[in-house]
Amino acid sequence: MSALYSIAEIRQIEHAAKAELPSYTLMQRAGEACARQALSLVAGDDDIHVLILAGPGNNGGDALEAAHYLSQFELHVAVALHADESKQPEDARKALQRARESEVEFLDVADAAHLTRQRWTLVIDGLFGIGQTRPIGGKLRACVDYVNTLRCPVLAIDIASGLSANTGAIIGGAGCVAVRATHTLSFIGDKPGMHTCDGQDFSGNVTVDNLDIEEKHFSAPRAQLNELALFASALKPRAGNTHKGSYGDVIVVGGAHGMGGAPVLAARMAAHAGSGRVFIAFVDDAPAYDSVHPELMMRQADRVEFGAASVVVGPGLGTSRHAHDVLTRALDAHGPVVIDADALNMIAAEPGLQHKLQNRAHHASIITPHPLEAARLLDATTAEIQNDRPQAARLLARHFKSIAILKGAGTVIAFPDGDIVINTTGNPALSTAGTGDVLSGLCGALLAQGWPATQTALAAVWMHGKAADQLVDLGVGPIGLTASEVIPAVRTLLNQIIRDHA
Ligand SMILES: NC(=O)C1=CN([C@@H]2O[C@H](COP(=O)(O)OP(=O)(O)OC[C@H]3O[C@@H](n4cnc5c(N)ncnc54)[C@H](OP(=O)(O)O)[C@@H]3O)[C@@H](O)[C@H]2O)[C@@H](O)CC1
Ligand SMILES: [K+]
Repeated sequence: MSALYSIAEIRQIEHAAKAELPSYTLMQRAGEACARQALSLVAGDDDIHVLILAGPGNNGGDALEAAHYLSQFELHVAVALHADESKQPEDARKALQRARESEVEFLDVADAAHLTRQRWTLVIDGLFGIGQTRPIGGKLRACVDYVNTLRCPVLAIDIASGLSANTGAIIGGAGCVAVRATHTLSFIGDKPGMHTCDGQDFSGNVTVDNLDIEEKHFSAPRAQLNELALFASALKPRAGNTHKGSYGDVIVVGGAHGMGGAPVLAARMAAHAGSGRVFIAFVDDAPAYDSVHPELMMRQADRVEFGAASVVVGPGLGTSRHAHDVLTRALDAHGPVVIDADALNMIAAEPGLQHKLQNRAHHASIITPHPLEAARLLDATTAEIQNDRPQAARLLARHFKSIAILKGAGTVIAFPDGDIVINTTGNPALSTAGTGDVLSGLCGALLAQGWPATQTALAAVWMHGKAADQLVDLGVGPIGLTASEVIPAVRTLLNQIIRDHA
């Protein structure tokens, strides 16, 4: 399991471990681990110049300790220090003393000419870690801007300075800065902020060193990274003696005038992910058939009985009276329901529909908002949602008694009990119309085949992203990937993982 720990949880683990260790032990381990990774990053280079940014707290202490270790090798180490020595924590002060006694050059962090005169082989960012409380400003901002222009590797200690370890948002929001690291060496445990929102862009390649802290100090995590092992129990090869009725029905509800493509994409995905029969219930006039996939069955929404089918409601639904009526019936249905797009917008606007969703608790419900839809559901702004995606997803799941899939970079899947899983697959090729419809269709198909809702949400998000990653590897994207192309790639992937892991 790839556990993710909040800042508060990391502090607790650190506190418990420090109580049983001689002082300064953890910082020495952190500094040494950082120095080792730094050496591996510059291996093979000659005339090596390492710039180490060291801030006022223990993150700066780790950096100074790393400077001391590195100074013992054949390389030039320069430290740009930003700290008031009289206010440094005890361990960091000790690390500063050790660095001062080593072959380390100290630079003035405010002196741009000093920083820029050298061609750096590597930058180590130890300005701020999990103790950063406010945006990076003043002379430090200029320093961060300079580092972000460099082409050399940038190794962040614990977390890229300026990035929130809890949320992955840049501290201070729009207009504020963070170090854009190529590598992050994180201590004690992995953190949600490195995997969602701006986290991936600013953390680069993440490795975790637990500083040899004993297992007993680690609490059960409330967050983890998505991986195949989390849904492998639902991967089952097909039995021979089966028929289309064995694999369930999906009914996609949507398709108002001018938006007929959205439910078609969801339905095509449902068929390609193994649902026995797939219907599209159009709120406006239904076409006779899909000429590319005539196996899909077209119906008028007002004449459809949902029964125990898996219902995907929302793609291209619109917000007409007609759409509202069919959504009301879908929320009353006894099968699993996946709710997306305009269905979410209507729920956001009407308490009566919210109650219906909350009262479905004994039937599976998955909601799949993007940040704007999430903002409407939580009566917030999109910026507020993006500023704390893990918390927003938790609120959605708890409030609507549903599994919430908050889409975007580092999709967050939240459960009503407060646990979250952050997805690791996917890329900006998916930032295009229709990919959300494909995701909802995929959820619907797995539910129709009897998958539990938890594994459905995890697998659908993971496969959707992974299929897009595989397509990008083949040159189909990131620019110009279409939602339709994701569909057969997901089918191939699903068959492959069932073959390899079931
Ligand atoms: N203790 C240990 O054994 C271990 C510690 N470890 C390491 O410690 C790190 C956490 O250390 P930390 O708690 O000292 O916080 P850190 O991130 O260094 O910053 C706090 C300082 O920054 C200041 N400050 C904040 N924002 C600012 C701003 N915008 N501009 C200017 N100043 C600002 C803030 O000032 P204040 O808010 O108090 O006024 C305070 O002085 C952790 O990430 C890991 O690297 C690990 O190695 C494990 C072992
Ligand atoms: K840092």
